[in-house]
Amino acid sequence: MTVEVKICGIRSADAFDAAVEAGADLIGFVFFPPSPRVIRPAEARALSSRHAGGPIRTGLFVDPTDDDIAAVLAEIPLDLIQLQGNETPERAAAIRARFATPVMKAMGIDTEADFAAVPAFAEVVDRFLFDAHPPPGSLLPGGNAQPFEWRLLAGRTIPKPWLLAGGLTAANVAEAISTAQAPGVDVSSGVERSRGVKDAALIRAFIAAAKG
Ligand SMILES: O=C(O)c1ccccc1N[C@@H]1O[C@H](COP(=O)(O)O)[C@@H](O)[C@H]1O
Repeated sequence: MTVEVKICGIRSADAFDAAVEAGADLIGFVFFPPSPRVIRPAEARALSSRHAGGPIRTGLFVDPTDDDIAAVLAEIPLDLIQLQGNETPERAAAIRARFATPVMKAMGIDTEADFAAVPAFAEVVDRFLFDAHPPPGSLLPGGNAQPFEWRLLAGRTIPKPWLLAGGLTAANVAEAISTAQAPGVDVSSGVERSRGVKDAALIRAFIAAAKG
């Protein structure tokens, strides 16, 4: 089975081109101002238009208002809205309906108990992303190069497609996929040469390792 790969936090043409040419299935644009990977919607549109078709264009939001999402969608069409805040199932459903766009809910995982909300979200979202909880004091709810216990996912029935994230690199992604039995992976820090700066060679290496 081919593993899906999402490269998140794209902000440059060389990173976008490398991800597309290496076979990324999803591309993430971060619309969360505190992130070092934040991008203006017009810049995301310019990058996105470099290749017709190709990866699913994902917009990452954290507890967005409707106006936040509308402002982005006015500039760039998105194929998927990633919600990485404290959104409830009701809020996720409202966003999905209002913007007629599929939604991926990101959930922080530390223990078995963190999966308790999966059934309620599964009623209303299209995909899940499982990431580590942020370390204490972090300004970001994700994108912290923080792994979690991959075995918590092994053998678990998740009723929607899902991605594994958190501290993945070309060096550990094959083991992560095998341990978690993950159908897909998502990476940001692990393909950066410095915080917020993507590296085309690391992107190529990550995709090759994940899909190899
Ligand atoms: O990447 C960010 O800056 C970010 C900000 C706010 C919420 C989520 C964010 N990133 C997501 O977290 C995963 C894992 O990141 P990492 O590989 O551990 O650095 C990333 O793929 C994004 O989906």
